[in-house]
Amino acid sequence: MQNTVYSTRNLEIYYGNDQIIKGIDMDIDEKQVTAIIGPSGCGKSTFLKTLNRMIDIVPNSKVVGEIKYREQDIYHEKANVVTLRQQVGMVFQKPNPFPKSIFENIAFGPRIHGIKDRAKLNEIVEKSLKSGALWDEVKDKLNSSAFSLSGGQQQRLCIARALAVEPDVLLMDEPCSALDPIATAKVEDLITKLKDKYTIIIVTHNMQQAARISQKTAFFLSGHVIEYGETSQMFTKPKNQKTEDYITGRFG
Ligand SMILES: Nc1ncnc2c1ncn2[C@@H]1O[C@H](COP(=O)(O)OP(=O)(O)OP(=O)(O)O)[C@@H](O)[C@H]1O
Repeated sequence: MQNTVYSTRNLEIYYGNDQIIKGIDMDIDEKQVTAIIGPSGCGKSTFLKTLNRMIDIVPNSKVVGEIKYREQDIYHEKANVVTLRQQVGMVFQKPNPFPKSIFENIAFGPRIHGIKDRAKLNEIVEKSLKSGALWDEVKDKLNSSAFSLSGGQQQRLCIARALAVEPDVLLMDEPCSALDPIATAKVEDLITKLKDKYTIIIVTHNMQQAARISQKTAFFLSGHVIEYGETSQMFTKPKNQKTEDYITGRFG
């Protein structure tokens, strides 16, 4: 029996007067990969950004309904957004390392959280880069610019950076869409390893990727969840005709 990390009830999200998410009830289990699939513009990224309140920075956005993260209402007026974003990290479509060294990219978050001791920071940097499956490739050039890395390495650096503040959940918004097949395979292997320790929620356009790495899949369409269940069942025997049409490439 898995623990529930997120539960949303009657969740609606608006940009100005446009309603993007139209009433989503969804429970997301811990320590597994949940994939969110659906055609462009159906609200996948919007939903994801709501889970750590990154959507707060979008002007005119409005969230209605309930989202509980480990039983806490994250939109409660007393909710602590800084703590939430430490617990729920995010990795974006394009790798976005800071214009700093590899070391400083990883040390940045822990420093903000008050860790100053150099030995402790060294330890966190090594551990995070190992967790990000990047240590062996960068251990001799930690002071080089993060921009000297390949795109795939930069993305693993961004994952390692997210892990450095010891999150509980990782939100990933199409993390492989800017990567070549080899770099994609490395990130997929990494995600598969990380799920033993972290809850991962990933938006992907790549059906094969969802099938390879996720345990649960949610199919979004026009702001609704059409079908949500075990990935193995969804890709072999979808219950809804629209899901079947989407995963067999009839639209999207
Ligand atoms: N900051 C914003 N302000 C206004 N509308 C927005 C904003 N961001 C997204 N939208 C609109 O909200 C809708 C949903 O966008 P969202 O990015 O969540 O979709 P998506 O399913 O992730 O799409 P894609 O697969 O193309 O990334 C789209 O119609 C988009 O144009």
